[in-house]
Amino acid sequence: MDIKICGLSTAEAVAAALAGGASHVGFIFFDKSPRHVDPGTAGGLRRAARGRALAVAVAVDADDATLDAIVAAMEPDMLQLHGRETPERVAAVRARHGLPVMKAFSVSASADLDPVEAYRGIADRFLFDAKPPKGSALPGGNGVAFDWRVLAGLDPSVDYMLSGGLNKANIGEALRLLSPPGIDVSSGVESAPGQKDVALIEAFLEAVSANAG
Ligand SMILES: O=C(O)c1ccccc1N[C@@H]1O[C@H](COP(=O)(O)O)[C@@H](O)[C@H]1O
Repeated sequence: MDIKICGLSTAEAVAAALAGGASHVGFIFFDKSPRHVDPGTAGGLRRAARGRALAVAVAVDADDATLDAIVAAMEPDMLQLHGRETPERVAAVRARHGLPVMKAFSVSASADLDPVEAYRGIADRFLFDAKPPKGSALPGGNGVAFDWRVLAGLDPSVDYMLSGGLNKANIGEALRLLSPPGIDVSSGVESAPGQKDVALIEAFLEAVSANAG
C-alpha cells in the first residue's frame, strides 16, 4: 500500500516521512493554504526523496504557466489535480508534462463517485477526499473525514488513495474497512495548520505498519 504524507514544507518533516517509509511526499501549490510552498523551496525539499519516494505536486485549477513553473523548479514525479479540472484538462496536463496525474474528488455520498468513470483511462490514479466544510477556503487539507463505506462498492480496478481527516487514531479502522491501494494524510500529522510534527508523522506511520494487512 502506498502512503503519502502531504503538505510538507520543512526538511525535518520530509526526513521523518522518508525514514518512516512513506512512498509519496506531497507539496502544496495553493496560495490560500497554510501549507503553500513556492516551487523553488519544493525543489530543494524534494531532492531528499529522489530514489526513495515519489514527489507529488498538488495544484488547484492551475493554468499552464503555473504548472510549467512548478514542474521546472520541482521536477515532480506526479501531479495531483485537486480542483475542478475536467477530463480534457487532465489529459492536456498529462500530455504537456509527460507526468502521471492523480485526480482528486470530493466525496460524501456514492453519487459523488459517478464522475470517476469519465476520467478512467485519462487520470493515472484517483484521490478520494472529504468535501470541504462550508466556508473553507481549501478544497482539501481540511482534516475532515467522510463516510468510508461509500467506497466499499467501488470497482476494485480503480486505483486510488484514500484521504481526508486520516490520523493515527482512525487509520486502523480505515484500513480494516477498505484495504485501500494508497492513503494520504496532511492535517493528521500536524500540531497546527501547516505545522508538520515529526512525532505525529512517526506515530502515523507506525500506526499504519501496525494495522497493515
Ligand atoms: O493541504 C492543503 O492545504 C490542500 C490545499 C489545496 C488542495 C489540497 C490540499 N490537500 C490535500 O488534501 C488531502 C487531505 O488532507 P487532510 O489530511 O484532510 O488534511 C491532503 O493530503 C492533500 O492531498
